[in-house]
Amino acid sequence: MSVLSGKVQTVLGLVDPDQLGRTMTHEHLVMSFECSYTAPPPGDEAVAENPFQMQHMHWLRQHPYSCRENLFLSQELSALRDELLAYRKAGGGTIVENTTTGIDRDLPALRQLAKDTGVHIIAGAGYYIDCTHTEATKKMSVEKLTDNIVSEVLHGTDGTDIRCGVIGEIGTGWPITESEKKVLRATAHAQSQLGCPVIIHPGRDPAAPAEIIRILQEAGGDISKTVMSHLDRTIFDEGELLEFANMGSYLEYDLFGTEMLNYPFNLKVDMPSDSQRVRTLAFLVKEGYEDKVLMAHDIHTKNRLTKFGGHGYSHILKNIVPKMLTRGITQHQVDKILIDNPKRWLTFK
Ligand SMILES: CCC(=O)NCCS(=O)(=O)O
Repeated sequence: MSVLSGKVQTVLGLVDPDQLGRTMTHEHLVMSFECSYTAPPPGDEAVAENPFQMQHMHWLRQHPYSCRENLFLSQELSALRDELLAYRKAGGGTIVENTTTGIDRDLPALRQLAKDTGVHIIAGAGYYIDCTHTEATKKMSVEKLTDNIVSEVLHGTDGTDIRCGVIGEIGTGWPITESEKKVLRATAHAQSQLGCPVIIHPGRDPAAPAEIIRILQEAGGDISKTVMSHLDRTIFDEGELLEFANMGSYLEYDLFGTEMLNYPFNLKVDMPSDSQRVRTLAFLVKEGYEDKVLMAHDIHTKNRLTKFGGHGYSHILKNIVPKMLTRGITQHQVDKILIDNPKRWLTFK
């Protein structure tokens, strides 16, 4: 039995799982998303250069990745402090910060935010998608990648003594590249050593989540302690969703607050609205998956902060939960989704 057993590891140290309270299992506080910059539509270049004005807010919501300045959440520490204080006031307790190697994780900043606000922050170990892997990372063996991930959890990360409490978000695209497959296998090996929670970013194809689970399973991963993120933009068919749910991972709907007409990373996808997300959650609860569902906003651009007219980190607690209660999801089930399921997932075995 390890010292981590039965505990949750935050950036300020180990805590008892009962201390977490309401938890958003997939957010970012300090990161850069420059790897996903997408050129603006022809003719919109001037707007992209001068984004944070009232008359451009709708444009920014529709084209968040087409404005470089919007991609540096790391520049907004003061606004993030205010966001976290508001999140606590709205009844939030914990945030899982999913920034991994490749998108500018900043552990000292996370520790300071946790100290300043009293929100429990849990940091993520491991690697984001292939295009952010360095040449050195791509050359690493699965064993070396495993050692690196284990060390980020046991000893500290990025030259600090601040330890990660989950592995992920582990990034994969579609098709999954060889480098991403190695990272997935290393994730499973590290998880079987540590008994820790894992969280995965799948590629944008309905077949991606199941393929990832198969790779993790073959490498000895614990699927019952694994979260599949971003299902809101990945699996749309109810039959396919139930088939995937049967594989046993947590099912995360984590793009609450994101409503856009053209999803630039896969134009075939119609990004759902928040109302459609709530409907899918009600469906999963009705089908018996209330112990598997998780929710978050996955904030990763500036325009989603309240400072810039966005919904902020309290949107689910303030706006989505009341809507869930009008759509057949009980308060007891909401508490399972926001408190009990995250607590079970985040507790080391
Ligand atoms: C780093 C943030 C991230 O990967 N978010 C996922 C966005 S999306 O793929 O669901 O559009």
